[in-house]
Amino acid sequence: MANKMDSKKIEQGVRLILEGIGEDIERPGLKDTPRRVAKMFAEIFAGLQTLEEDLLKSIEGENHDEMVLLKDIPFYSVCEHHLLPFIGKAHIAYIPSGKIVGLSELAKALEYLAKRPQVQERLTAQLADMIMDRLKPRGCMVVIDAEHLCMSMRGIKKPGSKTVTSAVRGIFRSKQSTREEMLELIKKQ
Ligand SMILES: Nc1nc2c(ncn2[C@@H]2O[C@H](COP(=O)(O)OP(=O)(O)OP(=O)(O)O)[C@@H](O)[C@H]2O)c(=O)[nH]1
Ligand SMILES: [Zn+2]
Repeated sequence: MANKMDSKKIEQGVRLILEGIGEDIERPGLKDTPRRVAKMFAEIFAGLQTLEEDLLKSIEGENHDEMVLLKDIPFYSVCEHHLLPFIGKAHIAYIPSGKIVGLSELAKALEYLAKRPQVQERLTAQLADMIMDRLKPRGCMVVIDAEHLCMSMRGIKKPGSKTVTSAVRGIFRSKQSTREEMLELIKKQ
């Protein structure tokens, strides 16, 4: 069930953080910041407000049993350890068993899971599990490639480093050639 976002609480929190870092929350540039941040959080954490039942609705009457791959889907998520963005591309493949979905539905499912405090491994696995659960395909594979700003702009400071995660289900797990086909297709321009 989706939670209700409490923008007043977010505003109070932002005010406290600004005070905490020693800022003057009354100066003109910051006066509206708590309100703006609350509005932004509603957008970047919108996945918490979305109902999973509304996603990945299948298209009736289409019989396709070959691989479908939606690749190079850009996304933004937020690392739950530091609340800094991680940014990258996702590649989603599945082999239908009767049910196919509109392609935008795959990207919407990614958005739903990315727009919340996340960990890249969990995002990858949850997306694969959701596709398996909702579409009951013969298999699916999700590969995500992202840069974490908590690794780039602070801490270990390794800008440009990429984290690649994959989740492999069904026939993609049991059949190496299917997995390889997906990886080859991802590489192609
Ligand atoms: N596995 C995984 N780790 C992540 C992800 N995002 C951030 N991290 C890591 O989470 C860890 C959090 O480490 P902590 O030691 O609790 O916090 P910290 O002292 O701020 O960590 P540093 O980033 O190492 O300075 C760090 O190693 C981050 O690089 C992610 O999506 N997956
Ligand atoms: Zn982080």
